[in-house]
Amino acid sequence: MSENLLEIRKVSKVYQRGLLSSKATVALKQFSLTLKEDEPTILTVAGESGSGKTTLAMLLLGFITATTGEILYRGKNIAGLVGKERMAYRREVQAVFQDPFAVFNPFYTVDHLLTVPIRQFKLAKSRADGVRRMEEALTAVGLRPEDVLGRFPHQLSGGQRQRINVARALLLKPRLLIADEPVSMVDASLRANILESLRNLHRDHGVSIIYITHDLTTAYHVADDIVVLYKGDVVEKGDVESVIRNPQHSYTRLLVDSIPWPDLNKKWGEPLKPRETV
Ligand SMILES: Nc1ncnc2c1ncn2[C@@H]1O[C@H](COP(=O)(O)OP(=O)(O)OP(=O)(O)O)[C@@H](O)[C@H]1O
Repeated sequence: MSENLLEIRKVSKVYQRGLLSSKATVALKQFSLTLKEDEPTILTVAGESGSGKTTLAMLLLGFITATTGEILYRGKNIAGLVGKERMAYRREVQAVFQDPFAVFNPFYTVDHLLTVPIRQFKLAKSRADGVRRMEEALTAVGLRPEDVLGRFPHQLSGGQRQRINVARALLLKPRLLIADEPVSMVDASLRANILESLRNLHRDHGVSIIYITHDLTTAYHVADDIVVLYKGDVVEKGDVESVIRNPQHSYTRLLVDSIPWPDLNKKWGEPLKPRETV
């Protein structure tokens, strides 16, 4: 029987509004999800602003704790991980966020951004091995190492910066990547490129991806399955093709109707192509 890589069991998150207030926001309600170890997948979590998407990402990364329920990684509750297991979790579960600038320190070059995790997680046997890994990761996301190494963040385009983030995640050979609106701040012309890097990561390295977005067009082109969140509740889930082409819930229908590219077969102005070639 295949093992679970990730199991989210009835997780809820309630935010209290200050010590003296009795008001609370239920950001996520009884959310459950299972990802199998040997069946890497790309799952979209979709929903409009405030539906609980980022809360889910924060919970998975251990930045906040669940009010009720539990998150198991390889069968262990992430809240109780210590020592080597905690280190492994931090390496194997990586994130790419919306703002490709936010994670860059403007005073350090790309090389520095990539060497820090190599050192921190003792990934390389030697300096040369470190450089080789760096170059490999950059090439895997479609960047030429000589174009970006030695440069400072402001000397790169938004698309390059975001691909460097994906390369950084790739360096660590993660099992799970949490991508929270990774393309919402880059030009439409670069979106396909970055999404392709994510799909390649999945296809070539067996990485499971939780792709968080409000944009069903990119979700459709990138994901296998989809979960639709509305005010913290899952209103619909299933394979992306059927959910988007034949939405059952009125809220999903509303989201589908707001897709700016009504023809799902056409992406970013290109002629019709099968989904696999995103
Ligand atoms: N730290 C916090 N304290 C109080 N309420 C919060 C906090 N973080 C989020 N919320 C509330 O929880 C709900 C879910 O927020 P969340 O950020 O998860 O939504 P989202 O779907 O990611 O939205 P967006 O797409 O705008 O980022 C919202 O009503 C939000 O106002």
